[in-house]
Amino acid sequence: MSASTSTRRPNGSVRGANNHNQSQRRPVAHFDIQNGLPDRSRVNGNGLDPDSLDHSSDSSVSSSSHTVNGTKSRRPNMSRKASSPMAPAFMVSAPGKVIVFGEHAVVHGKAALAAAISLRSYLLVTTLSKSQRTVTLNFRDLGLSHTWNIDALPWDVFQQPSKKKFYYDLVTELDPELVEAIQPHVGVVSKHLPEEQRKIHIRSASSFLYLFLSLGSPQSPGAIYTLRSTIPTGAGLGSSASVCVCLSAALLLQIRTLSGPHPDQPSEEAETQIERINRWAFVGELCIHGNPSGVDNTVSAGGKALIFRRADYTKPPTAIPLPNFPELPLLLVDTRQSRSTLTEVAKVGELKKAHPVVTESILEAIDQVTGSAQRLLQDPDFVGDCEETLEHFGTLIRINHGFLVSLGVSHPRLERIRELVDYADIGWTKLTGAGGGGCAITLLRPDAKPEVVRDLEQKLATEGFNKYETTLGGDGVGVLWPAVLRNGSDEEGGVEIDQQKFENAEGTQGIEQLVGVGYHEKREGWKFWKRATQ
Ligand SMILES: Nc1ncnc2c1ncn2[C@@H]1O[C@H](COP(=O)(O)OP(=O)(O)O)[C@@H](O)[C@H]1O
Ligand SMILES: C[C@@](O)(CCOP(=O)(O)O)CC(=O)O
Repeated sequence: MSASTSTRRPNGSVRGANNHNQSQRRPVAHFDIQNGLPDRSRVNGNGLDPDSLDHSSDSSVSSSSHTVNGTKSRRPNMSRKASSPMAPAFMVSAPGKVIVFGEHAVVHGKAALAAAISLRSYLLVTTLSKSQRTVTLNFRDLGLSHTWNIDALPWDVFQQPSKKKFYYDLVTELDPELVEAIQPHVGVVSKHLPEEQRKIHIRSASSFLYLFLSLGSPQSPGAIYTLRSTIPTGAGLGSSASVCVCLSAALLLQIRTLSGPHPDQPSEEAETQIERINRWAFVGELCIHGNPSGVDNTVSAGGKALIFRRADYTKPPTAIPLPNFPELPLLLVDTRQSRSTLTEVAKVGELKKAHPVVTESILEAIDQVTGSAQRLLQDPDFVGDCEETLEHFGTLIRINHGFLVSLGVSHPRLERIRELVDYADIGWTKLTGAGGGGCAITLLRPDAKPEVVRDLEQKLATEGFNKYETTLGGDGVGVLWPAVLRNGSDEEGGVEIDQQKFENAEGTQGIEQLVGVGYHEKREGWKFWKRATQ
């Protein structure tokens, strides 16, 4: 984890960014999630502002009838309630992504084109009773479960006026003093595990604690955060970003600083919420990856497809939605070769140090590839599913992969996939994500014969590769509040999601059947913030 503090103020260069002016900056945000959450709180980014609670119009706040100047009126009962009601369990979900063009180059200020996929992470948040002062991180897929005593966490460091962040702040670097303060609390995680596995747990725990302490307050309620994901970990499909988007959204919801999502929410307002979630997800990514570009969390938060660029790391990135992004016939194949994004990104950094001019020209060429794809997609005469478009995209995919090989981030297993596809002559292949293992995407030729594709898939399976079924361009972060599903049946009031069942759901199918956002089954309840131009 890196570097120095910065609490930069939003300067608005992200499309749809939250342009707070000074007067908006202080406290106040209304939380008005539909379907259950009271629109009653005023917050200061540290959590609930206690002065506002009992003055609200929420029906759960008691009121009394009394006489003023001879007229009977109702006014809020000013006596403070002994305790606020426990929030119901709720869920958030965020997608993984594929980078179609521009990985690695994007870390060095170039553009990337990325799209959300239908594989997703799901986070169930269960609030504990007031007397239970613990917070549990239950990352079931990783075998990580750890409970901290909330009152023993280093709030004093995180709450110092010079350190305290607000929910709308733009944080682009981790604060070394804050990182230091959480070390004793992450250092106790999964001590029994081998070093490699423990590293993963420690990074996950750091990411959670940094966000929890930045967004929460010593008065934060006890809670259990249980995460399940259908995105393979470390395969280049943005699993870490989707986890960070879930954590950020859940914590911001808990401190009541988000409005919506609801179907008739104005798109600019939805953009503001997406941007807010995205900013804190990036902070989570900083804890896991050290030097992320932010493309993964930006796609995961807003969904669909976009062109992303972060030319200046001290400023927000630009993200241009691509509403015309076509449904490409893609084959997504996992090498099952594990790798770390952090290591692969560092490799390119080293190459750039050793061969600055050559490396920069490769990165620049990748930028040209992404630019060519962008121009094609933004052409008013663009037709998504024609042969010419696929040929154009395919050629760019092949070129982009070649550049990634030159940067040294491919792997023999990735090259084997490319070789098998090239022999079958049915499409164009590139690695996606950080490389060094992980996944490859193949854009299939329109005339690829189904039996040849089947034959290839068979070969890939025989050689130990994994194929994923996914669709591109899905929704971004979504909320299910409360964590109750109707499943299109007549069940009275729906079925509450059971913590145990969620933990024990088997594989992608099990998770999707239980809580999925509805790609493969009829499902009500999930709601999504939608970007402006989609
Ligand atoms: N199912 C999961 N549950 C909890 N954390 C996860 C899960 N999947 C991924 N992560 C987090 O993401 C990290 C993997 O990130 P990374 O190596 O960049 O892979 P990817 O390319 O999929 O993002 C893990 O170390 C962990 O912190
Ligand atoms: C290599 C990179 O461009 C994409 C990494 O994607 P993933 O972590 O492999 O899903 C890094 C980044 O953009 O932060």
